[in-house]
Amino acid sequence: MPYSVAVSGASGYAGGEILRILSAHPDVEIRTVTAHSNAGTPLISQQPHLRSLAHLELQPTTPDVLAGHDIVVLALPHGQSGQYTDALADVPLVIDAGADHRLTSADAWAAFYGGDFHEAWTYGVPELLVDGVKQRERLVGTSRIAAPGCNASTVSLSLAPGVAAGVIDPGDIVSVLAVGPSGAGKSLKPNLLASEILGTANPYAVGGTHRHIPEIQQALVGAGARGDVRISFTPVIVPMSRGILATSTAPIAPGVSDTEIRDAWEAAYGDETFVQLLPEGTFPRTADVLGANTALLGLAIDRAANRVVVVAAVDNLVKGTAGAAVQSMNIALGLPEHRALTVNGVAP
Ligand SMILES: NC(=O)C1=CN([C@@H]2O[C@H](COP(=O)(O)OP(=O)(O)OC[C@H]3O[C@@H](n4cnc5c(N)ncnc54)[C@H](OP(=O)(O)O)[C@@H]3O)[C@@H](O)[C@H]2O)C=CC1
Ligand SMILES: CC(=O)N[C@@H](CCC(=O)OP(=O)(O)O)C(=O)O
Repeated sequence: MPYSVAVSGASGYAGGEILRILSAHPDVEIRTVTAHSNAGTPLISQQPHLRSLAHLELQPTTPDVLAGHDIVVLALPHGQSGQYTDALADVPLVIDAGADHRLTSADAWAAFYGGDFHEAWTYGVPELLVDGVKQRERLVGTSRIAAPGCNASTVSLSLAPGVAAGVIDPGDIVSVLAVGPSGAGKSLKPNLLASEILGTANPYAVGGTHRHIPEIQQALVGAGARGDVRISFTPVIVPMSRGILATSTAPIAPGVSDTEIRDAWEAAYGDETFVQLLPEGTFPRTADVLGANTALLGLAIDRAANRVVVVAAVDNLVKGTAGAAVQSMNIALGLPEHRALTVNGVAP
């Protein structure tokens, strides 16, 4: 018997991508899709690319509609998921694509989000190093998963190996990210109109204000950071609908050799399918991960600047959200981790 699934926020970008991936998953049946302003319309009118789901109609997002499924995925705006937690207590597996259950610190939540704080769930980044093991060990059998922020998981995966091995200094991280506007969701925002973003690159949330900063700090502390994690984080919207190209740098720890540095990343990801370190001297492009559940990393050691440089490419809607959610779901349920997920991108 397949697992029955309800996906809320199904008219949005994250919900749509979860449905695209789950529609190819042999162990689940997509039974219910819900939305807000678009409730009552056919799913396919909002997601015309999801041809195999043409029979589904968007229902209102209420606890009653979501209850009674084996799996519920919440892909709602920040601050909206928490209200369903109690009502979904009997649902065996709930996955939140939003930020409501990511942070362990109520102070960090108050500083970067505001509103009611909700407890942290198991973080949905299986390859992340945590206390010397991988996060996937914690995902086995879990009943509540918080899928990551796309920028946050890209930077955390980029730097966790170096932090865990003590070969970089986590007190002086600089990350600059080229990001596509689909990361901001589908609702109308004047600053994201095509006329505002085509032919230009727009920085936003500059100067320590981006909401993913505490999420990265939490991940790198978990990876074993010695001392404070300080990060200067600057995202820049560029005219590609999906994708993140994150360039993260940090000082090389004293006395560490080039071999020890590269070995840290090789050891962390050498056996991984969905997080891959490229050969020395090569760096990823966003097209290589488009539609794929892959994070591709390129590593350089800049001795003149005394910094390690990691360039990471991720599809924000796949490895950055929906793919991470499905990969984590597979682990939680004891299914093959790669099921319904691909490592191949869509290029050119
Ligand atoms: N886009 C991305 O790359 C990533 C997104 N996420 C997270 O996923 C979540 C969804 O984001 P995204 O898909 O981009 O956003 P969208 O704006 O594209 O979609 C939002 C969805 O939520 C529904 N919705 C809006 N308001 C409410 C409400 N008050 N109650 C119930 N449903 C509501 C909308 O329904 P309707 O259309 O009917 O109004 C729509 O289905 C967010 O928390 C986001 O931060 C996480 C990582 C990456
Ligand atoms: C272009 C753009 O705005 N991108 C979003 C990424 C959103 C994301 O990763 O999801 P959460 O909002 O759930 O954390 C941002 O930078 O906030």
